[in-house]
Amino acid sequence: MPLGASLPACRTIARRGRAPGAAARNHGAAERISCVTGRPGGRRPAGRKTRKGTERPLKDTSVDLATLDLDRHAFFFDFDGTLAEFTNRPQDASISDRLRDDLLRLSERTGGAVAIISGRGRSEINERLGEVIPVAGLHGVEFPDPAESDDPDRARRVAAVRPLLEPLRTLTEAHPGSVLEDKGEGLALHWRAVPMAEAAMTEAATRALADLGDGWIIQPGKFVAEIRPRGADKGTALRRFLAVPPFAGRRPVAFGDDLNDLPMLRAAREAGGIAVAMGERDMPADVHLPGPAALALWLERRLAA
Ligand SMILES: O=P(O)(O)OC[C@H]1O[C@H](O[C@H]2O[C@H](CO)[C@@H](O)[C@H](O)[C@H]2O)[C@H](O)[C@@H](O)[C@@H]1O
Repeated sequence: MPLGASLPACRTIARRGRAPGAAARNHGAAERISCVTGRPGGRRPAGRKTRKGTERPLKDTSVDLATLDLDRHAFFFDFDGTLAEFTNRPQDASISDRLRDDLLRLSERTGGAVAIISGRGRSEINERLGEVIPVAGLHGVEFPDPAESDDPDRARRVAAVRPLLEPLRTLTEAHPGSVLEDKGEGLALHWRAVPMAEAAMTEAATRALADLGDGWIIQPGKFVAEIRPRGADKGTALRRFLAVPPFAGRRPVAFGDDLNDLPMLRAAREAGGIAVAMGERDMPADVHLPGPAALALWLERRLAA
């Protein structure tokens, strides 16, 4: 079956949003915790309700990633921090040719049941992966749907963000090492390389949000303050994929590392699937992996088995 056979061809488009000061600061600290498989930390709830209302404990010891049946599962990957190691500048993030080839092989082996669900714009992922795997972008706001290209709201949202860019660019110039990411229907202020700029960046994002008014939210993330359209999230995107072939009828396995991934991990579990958290013990999940290198190794071995 061709890749994403029943989904429209992967196309392009672009960008997106932020993080509150204290939350982002704590999140950055948590990011440095290295962990292997095991139980999430005690601060999170111990279980999630499934659609049927039953409780399933977080950390499912019966889950063995090494033997997942490729005929019965669908795979959903976040990009930064999951497939790609973090870099100080968002434009520098990439994955190896080997991992890209393995994702393609996974897609072939699952009849196309592999998708990327990213906070980045779809075009950013398509440029890096070669438009061979369906991509939902902008934290779920962008979906590979033909109707999307006629969406008048997109042009309106892109236009609303334009006036914010110049003053925010001036701000980042005043904090060398910080980055303004123009995401089309949103923007992101990054301070990974210059942690002392966090307060200035988050304050600026809060002001920008106030200028935009309703319909926008601040998306918490790692060393980033993002502003993006309100509405869809990564959980919405996972459910949309699961509703259509070749994903429909399969058990979802979702991999993510950040706060924007929580709705996706939750949606996977609610659909009877598996949540895999990268890096952090306090992300609620069935399984934890230390980071992108471990994920790449798992995939390599699973395909070789
Ligand atoms: O959902 P994702 O695919 O993980 O995208 C989330 C955000 O990732 C990017 O920012 C993060 O990665 C950067 C590059 O490694 C890093 O510098 C930054 O600190 C991270 O927050 C991306 O730039 C954002 O647009 C995505 O929303």
